[in-house]
Order: sequence, then C-alpha cells, then structure tokens
Amino acid sequence: METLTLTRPDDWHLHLRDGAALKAVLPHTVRQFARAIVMPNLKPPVRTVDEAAAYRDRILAAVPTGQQFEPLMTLYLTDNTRPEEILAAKAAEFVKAVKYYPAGATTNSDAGVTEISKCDRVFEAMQQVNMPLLLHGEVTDSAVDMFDREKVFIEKYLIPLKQRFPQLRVVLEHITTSEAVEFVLATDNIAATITPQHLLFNRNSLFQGGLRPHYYCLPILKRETHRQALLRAATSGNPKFFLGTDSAPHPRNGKESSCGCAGCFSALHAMELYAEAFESVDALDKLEAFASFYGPDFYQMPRNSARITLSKTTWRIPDELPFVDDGLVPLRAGEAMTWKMV
Ligand SMILES: NC(=O)N[C@@H](CC(=O)O)C(=O)O
Ligand SMILES: [Zn+2]
Ligand SMILES: [Zn+2]
Repeated sequence: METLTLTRPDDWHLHLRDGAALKAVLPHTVRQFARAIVMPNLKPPVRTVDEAAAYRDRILAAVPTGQQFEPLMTLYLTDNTRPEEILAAKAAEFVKAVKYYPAGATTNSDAGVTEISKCDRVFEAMQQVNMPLLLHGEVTDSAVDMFDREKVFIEKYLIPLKQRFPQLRVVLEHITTSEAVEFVLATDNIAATITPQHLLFNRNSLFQGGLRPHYYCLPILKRETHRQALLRAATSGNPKFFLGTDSAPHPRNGKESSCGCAGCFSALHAMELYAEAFESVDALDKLEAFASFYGPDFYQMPRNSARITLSKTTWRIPDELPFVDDGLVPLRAGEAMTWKMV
C-alpha cells in the first residue's frame, strides 16, 4: 500500500472554542498535530496573560489521557491593550503571538481593533521583544466588495503597517488571494498560513447546485485563479507559507441558518485534505516542510521529532460529528477521501 510518512505536523491557526465544544473538537486536533496556535476569539476574548494561562489550563485538561499536545497561546488585541501586557506575554513563555481582528470582521470579533494605528505603541513593544503579530487581514468597510476585502486590507493597512514597523514579524493568516501571495513574497518579516479549503475549493463550491453554508468561511473562497496561486505558493517550498487549518467549529444550526456563521471544520481530516491538495499538483514531496518545518522555523521553535503516516485508503467523511447544541458538519461531509491518517 502506498504510504506517506512525515514529521508530526503542527497547526499554526486553530479555533478550539471552550467548555463542551473544546472537549468535542480537541481530540481530533491532538490525533493529527503536536502543537497548535490557538485563536483567542472566545466570548469574551482572551485579552490578558492571565486569561491565556487559564484557557491553556482548560485546554490541557481536555487533552485525552495518555496523549501529548502543546497549546501555543495568543492574545486578542483590542483598542485598550497596553504595551505592558506584551512584555508580560513575552515573559510568560506560553504566549506565542498577538492576534489582530478588525472589529466586526469575523466570528467573535466585536471587541477587535477599531483603527489599527491606535495600536502603534503596542506594535512598537511587539517589534522590540520579537512577538509575532497575526492578522485577520480584511477590511470591514461595507462599501468594499466582499471578495476584495483582503486585497484592500493589504493596500490600505498592511503596507503602511510594515513601513512603520519593518522588523515586526507578521503572519497574514488564512490568505485567499494572489495579491496576498505576492505581497508576502515581496516583503521582509512576513509569512502566511494557508487553509485546506482555500487550496481545494474556489467560490463555485459555495453555490454548487444551491447555497452551501458549510463552505462559508472568512475570508470567503475566491475565484479559481486565486486558488491556483495559493496552491503554487504552498507547494513552492518557500518557507514563508505554512500550514494553518483555521478549523473553526460551529454547530449545524449555526451554519444552516438565515444568517449562518463563518467557519469550516477540518480538524478531523486536515492532513488528508492537505495531502490531496498537494497530490493534485504532484507535489507530495513538498508537504512535510509546509506542514512540519516552516511553521516552527518562523515561530523560532524546535521542529517535532515524532512521525505520522498517511496511507492511500479510500474512506467516507462522516455527515456529522457529535458537538454541542447540534451536530458538527465537517468540511466536505459525506464525500470520499483518498488519504487516511494511520
Ligand atoms: N474563519 C472563519 O470563518 N471563522 C473563524 C474566525 C476567523 O478565523 O476569521 C471562527 O472563529 O469561526
Ligand atoms: Zn480570521
Ligand atoms: Zn481563524
């Protein structure tokens, strides 16, 4: 049987939620990944080192017995974050980055930043102590077309930010456009994560025979030329592009609604999805570095030493997994996968 053995990967962009939802989804991630950058967009958000420490403890308590997992914590940037909090985060070694959400851009981002330049003193401190800034890179201006919001964010906010803070290390999260790929390639001290859905699907998947809420995430899927640019970047062997699933669980009734939530759940089968994307352009030899090397290199952490194996086996993605309130529909539910983690 055809198999693929890789260094154990890490997920550099993950939503674990809290409480019963955390307990339901964490085992899926622990099965595939050794570590994950855990997003802070809880209700209320994780804004301080103390809140991050408490959330980290709740995550560790939910790790299935006998298994290993290291949550890498992030702080949620607000208009009121103080530079002192950055120094405290640096001293507390479990906080690995600070996350910027434009207020109102995505799920649980109401407490996000209203005007990015308000945070300049915080960015100054981050640049000083080498704390990475993670960006949800979309403008929220309702006058800007939904499909242009990442491109406009780069032009309007990210280029000026990098001019003000050239040494600040930035991750442009879940990139979706060729403009993002080009910007990352052309700029120092910036990397990007790429999700499985943005490598596998274009915006037609949102409307395949009807409205498909389980393909709705933010930033929204773009046209095919962008998907191809992302796939080229991910499989190029350039260390600026690495794995971040953005697995973002919502209950079925939150997605299948008159105003459905944004987010795709992929923690169940993330590595299988990435393997399929890489295989589609005959680049399986580039998967290990994308999934297991470039992330820890950017975050200046050691690479993992354990290994995982994927085998060429056909299986069917379940229609639904147990969750809270309602079931959890995984990305591409009910369809066939050709790789399977052993
Ligand atoms: N990606 C999403 O569509 N949703 C994420 C938030 C985010 O990463 O923007 C979520 O928390 O549900
Ligand atoms: Zn986001
Ligand atoms: Zn996310």
